[in-house]
Amino acid sequence: KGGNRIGTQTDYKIIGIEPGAGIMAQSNKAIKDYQLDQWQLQEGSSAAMAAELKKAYNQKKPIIVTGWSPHWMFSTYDLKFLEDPKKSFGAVEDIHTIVRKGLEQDAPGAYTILDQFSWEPADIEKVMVDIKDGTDPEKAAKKWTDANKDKVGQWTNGAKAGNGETINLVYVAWDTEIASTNVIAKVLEQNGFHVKLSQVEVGPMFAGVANKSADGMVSAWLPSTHAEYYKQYKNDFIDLGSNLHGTKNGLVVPKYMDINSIEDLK
Ligand SMILES: C[SH](C)CC(=O)O
Repeated sequence: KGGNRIGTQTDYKIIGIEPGAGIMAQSNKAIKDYQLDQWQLQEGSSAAMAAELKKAYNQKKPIIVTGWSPHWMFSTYDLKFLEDPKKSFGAVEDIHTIVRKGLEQDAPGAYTILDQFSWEPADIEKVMVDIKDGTDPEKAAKKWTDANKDKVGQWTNGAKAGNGETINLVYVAWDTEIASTNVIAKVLEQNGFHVKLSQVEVGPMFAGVANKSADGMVSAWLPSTHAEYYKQYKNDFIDLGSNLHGTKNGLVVPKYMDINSIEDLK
């Protein structure tokens, strides 16, 4: 048996992202669940994965990436998720907002805005596409908040204006999180707070809010993607709940590839 046809075309490589990302653990689980013994998950970064996807797609070459929605890749390329009958990637999830203990006392207005932050996949995708097309994340955030004053008004409703207090937000350089963190930072700034953004890896993101070196983050993918980190720190921070419903993780391929399920990789 000459192995798997797609495997030989892709050198049995799945193009992943940062090693600590939950989607990488889910991908390794899929490799085990579907007994993809010849396959290997390539570690890298979200940016490197996007570059490899662009290159392969432009040459109509086979490629399999760890993909998630919402993401600009689905409006830029004709892609599909491989079916995941064994549910290695979990189900449709939420992104939660998490803040440090004590924030409500120290900066009640910022706490209220973070607590009321909530938007749709279509909203975040607009910001992500602008950033992908070269707009500075802060400018893309301002463009979106200017165009969505009603939704932003729901977030700031009843919030006590800041008086220049600094709010430290942490995030990981995933396209979704660059977009969401810059948008909520813009709204906090428009309401009297000074916001400092720190790009970190996923473990330090959770640890930073738990040890109070950061005030908050809007990037917790739950219940399964970040389950390990959440379990480790959940007693040390405040989970304000979902700010976006409808995320999905999986293995993503261009539609020109004639496979439809992870099972087809065996
Ligand atoms: C790649 S998703 C943005 C988050 C994660 O997988 O940890």
